[in-house]
Amino acid sequence: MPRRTRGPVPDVGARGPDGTPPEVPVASGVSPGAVIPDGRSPGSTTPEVSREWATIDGTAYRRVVLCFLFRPSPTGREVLLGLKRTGFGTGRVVALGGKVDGDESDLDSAVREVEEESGIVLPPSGLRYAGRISWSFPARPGWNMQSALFTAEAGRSVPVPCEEIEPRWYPVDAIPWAAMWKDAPHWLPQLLAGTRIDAHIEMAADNDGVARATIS
Ligand SMILES: Nc1[nH]c(=O)nc2c1ncn2[C@H]1C[C@H](O)[C@@H](COP(=O)(O)OP(=O)(O)OP(=O)(O)O)O1
Repeated sequence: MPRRTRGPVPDVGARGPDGTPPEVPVASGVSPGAVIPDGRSPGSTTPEVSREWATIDGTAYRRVVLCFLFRPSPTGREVLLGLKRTGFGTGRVVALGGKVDGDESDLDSAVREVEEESGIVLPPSGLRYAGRISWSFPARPGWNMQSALFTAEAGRSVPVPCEEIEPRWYPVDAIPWAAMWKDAPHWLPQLLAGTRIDAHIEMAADNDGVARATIS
């Protein structure tokens, strides 16, 4: 996401390979006993920052959102994805989305991210909750993320590229799997079929492949 202004700004270090994100400090607001990624000490923070993190099985995950926009086409349906140009996942085709800011809700975050990354303004009532997914990076726990998933109909809205992402419509039966994260084929087909999902992906030691995928 292009904007990150509210609450204490994490101490961001150098970006990793392929533009992967800086190591993000974990706030002290995570649940008691949570594993602090990379063994850092929590430091001081505010309740807003603590709400940017979720705790799953004692481990901290950065809260993010993804929103999949759809439109009809003469040959079926299309979904809006985009080439990530900056930040986490640079060079990959991804859905619109990003980090939850401060104390905003998942829904508000999704509406904001869609507008920031495509210029498309959705009414909150137009978004449908589509489930939840978490990604753990055992070799880099500071990258653990948990995402609420949303879908929405875009109607005739025309996406506008921004610095971070170049949005593009894809037929739902012609998803560019090879350009996406390697875990996408494990869970995205279910979402595209309209079935709510609850997924956990454990990334491999190279932070690229999939060690384990649990989808329900
Ligand atoms: N393994 C994975 N597979 C996938 O499909 N999406 C993933 C993923 N791991 C993370 N993501 C998504 C979730 C989230 O929407 C996004 C990362 O958030 P952002 O786009 O906000 O990151 P950035 O580093 O660009 O953010 P800023 O630096 O704050 O602008 O990557």
